[in-house]
Amino acid sequence: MATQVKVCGITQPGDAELALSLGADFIGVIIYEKSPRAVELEKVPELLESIPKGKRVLVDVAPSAQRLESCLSLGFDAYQIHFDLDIPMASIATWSGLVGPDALWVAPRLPDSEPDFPQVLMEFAETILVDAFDKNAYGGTGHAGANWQRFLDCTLLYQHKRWILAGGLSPDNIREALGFTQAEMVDVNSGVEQSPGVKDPDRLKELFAIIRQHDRQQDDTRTQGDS
Ligand SMILES: O=C(O)c1ccccc1NCC(=O)[C@H](O)[C@H](O)COP(=O)(O)O
Repeated sequence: MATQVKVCGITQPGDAELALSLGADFIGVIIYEKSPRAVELEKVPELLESIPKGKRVLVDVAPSAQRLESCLSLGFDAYQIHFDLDIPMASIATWSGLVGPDALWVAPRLPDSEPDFPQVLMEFAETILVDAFDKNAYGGTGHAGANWQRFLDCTLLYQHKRWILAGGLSPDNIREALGFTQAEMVDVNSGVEQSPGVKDPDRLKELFAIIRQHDRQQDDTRTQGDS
């Protein structure tokens, strides 16, 4: 089974095309204005021309209902929303109502000290992104590792959801991350960049090569188990 890969923080068509040619399943476009990878709303339609339908993920931080509603006509397939846990549940319910639970990808900012994953979120979204924690940033932190155990626990506890492992994944740690978590889907951003918003072709290629090698090893192990 092929590990699904989302490449996030894409700001230019060439990077989207390279990621897609390597096998990216999803491309993330960040519209959060404070992100160094933010794409202005007026420039989104042109960028989306380089990303096929079915693979377009909008990334934002706790948008108002009006803002999210105004994004619905842009042509995204999924909406990855980062937020703090003290946000009113009504906001999450509103996002879910606007885009639907199948298209809502929730990315709660969870301090490492928070022992349990907030079960209440399950009601609103089918896809959940477990990211690294940083008190000064919502995503694209480049921090790796601390959340792997949480991710593994969540996937075992809530097997009916789609879980995405994120946070500082790169060619340097993706093999270990996949081995530890058995993630079926990963999200990469700063670990394959030259600078914020500009991807590094060599690191992207290396990342995909390692992921596909992991996939082949998994398939071989399964086949041996069947025989
Ligand atoms: O990248 C940003 O600047 C960003 C800002 C605000 C919300 C989300 C953001 N990025 C989301 C992602 O790139 C990924 O989903 C995830 O955070 C992993 O990023 P990284 O640790 O850089 O691999």
